[in-house]
Amino acid sequence: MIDGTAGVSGRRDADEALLDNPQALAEADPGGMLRHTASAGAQVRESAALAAEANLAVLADDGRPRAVVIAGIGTAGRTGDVLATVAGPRCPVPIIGHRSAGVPGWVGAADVVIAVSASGRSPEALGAAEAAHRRGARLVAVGAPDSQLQSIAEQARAPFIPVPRRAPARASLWALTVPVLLAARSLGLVKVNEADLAETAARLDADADRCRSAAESFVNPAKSLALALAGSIPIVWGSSPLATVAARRFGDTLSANARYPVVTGALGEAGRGRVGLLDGVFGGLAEGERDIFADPAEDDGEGTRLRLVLLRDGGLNAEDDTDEPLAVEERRADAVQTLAERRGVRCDVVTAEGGSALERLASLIAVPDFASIYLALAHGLDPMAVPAITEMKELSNQ
Ligand SMILES: O=P(O)(O)OC[C@H]1O[C@](O)(CO)[C@@H](O)[C@@H]1O
Repeated sequence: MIDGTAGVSGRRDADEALLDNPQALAEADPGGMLRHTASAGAQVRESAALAAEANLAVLADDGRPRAVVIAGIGTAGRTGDVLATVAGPRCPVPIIGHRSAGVPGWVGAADVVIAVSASGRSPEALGAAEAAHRRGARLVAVGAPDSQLQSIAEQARAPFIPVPRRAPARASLWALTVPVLLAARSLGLVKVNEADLAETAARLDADADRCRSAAESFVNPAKSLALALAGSIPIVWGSSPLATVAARRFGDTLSANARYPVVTGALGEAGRGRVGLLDGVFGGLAEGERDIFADPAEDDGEGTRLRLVLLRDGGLNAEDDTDEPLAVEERRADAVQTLAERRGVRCDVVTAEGGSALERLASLIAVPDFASIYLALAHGLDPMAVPAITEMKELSNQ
């Protein structure tokens, strides 16, 4: 183990054997990030029940809004990306994520603001909720019970959906997302129904079971993905807008849990620029000079390589529900796999499964979520404690 600066210790090389030792895994994860992540399915059910108790129907009283703004930062902000992709390109109303305090200048009485904060106290969500109230916009708030966010919602007589606190916020993606989707459903903007929620929860449960700590690496997709990524610079591209939301989420968890640098984005966009990475010193050039007889244990870091993770939507979208013809997305995904293969850059593919957009998204998020935690644990890092975030808050006085 290396004692790093700022009180974080870990090991440079991933310990493969540790991943197949459930007791060692439990000891390396004192905060229970694996357990929290395994609660994703339960979070969907619990949040759906809590949202049903809030009076979301009032949102529809003033009819269809001009725009919906999802205000929040970090994981809370990702819920806006999920809503936008589940609503799809045919959504009649713009859905806009806002990640800084306050709301965009144009927001007024014709709009809806959904303020989201796991702790119920991020300046971004609080500032947005206050601004929305001041400007007469319809407000919904989602976050920790008995928080400042709840007080603002109460003052504004706005619906508030309490999300039981799980630290850290990134372990609450599903608990935060479901109320946002159900608020949008009340406004007639998404078609998520009870069966979609139940199937999504069941999918998350099944993936949590496949990724459980007792399942060994060769049958555990999250452990094998973690080991594949160990020591590399991951590039995560999504084949469709929905898969790109999952790609960005993987970027969040790889950075915060495993402390890995990562490039994420939409394959459509990457194909016109960033795909050039595959040719550079971490891509094709490095692979070209790889000594196949070298001892990987003696790798001094100079051999750092890119590793491509392709999240494929699986071509299950209804044709009229997509921005682009599915065939184009599929061809592009095949093309980047060929490109990577030609350059010797290794590529892992996760393919979406399930019927509804929400379930497909869940199927692209679940395994990578676990993989980011296993990767942290293999490096001896506590996936829960991120002193840099706390220090950043202190230094920037937030
Ligand atoms: O959801 P909250 O509590 O508003 O926090 C927003 C973000 O801020 C952080 O706590 C970091 O400061 C993230 O972990 C989180 O996603």
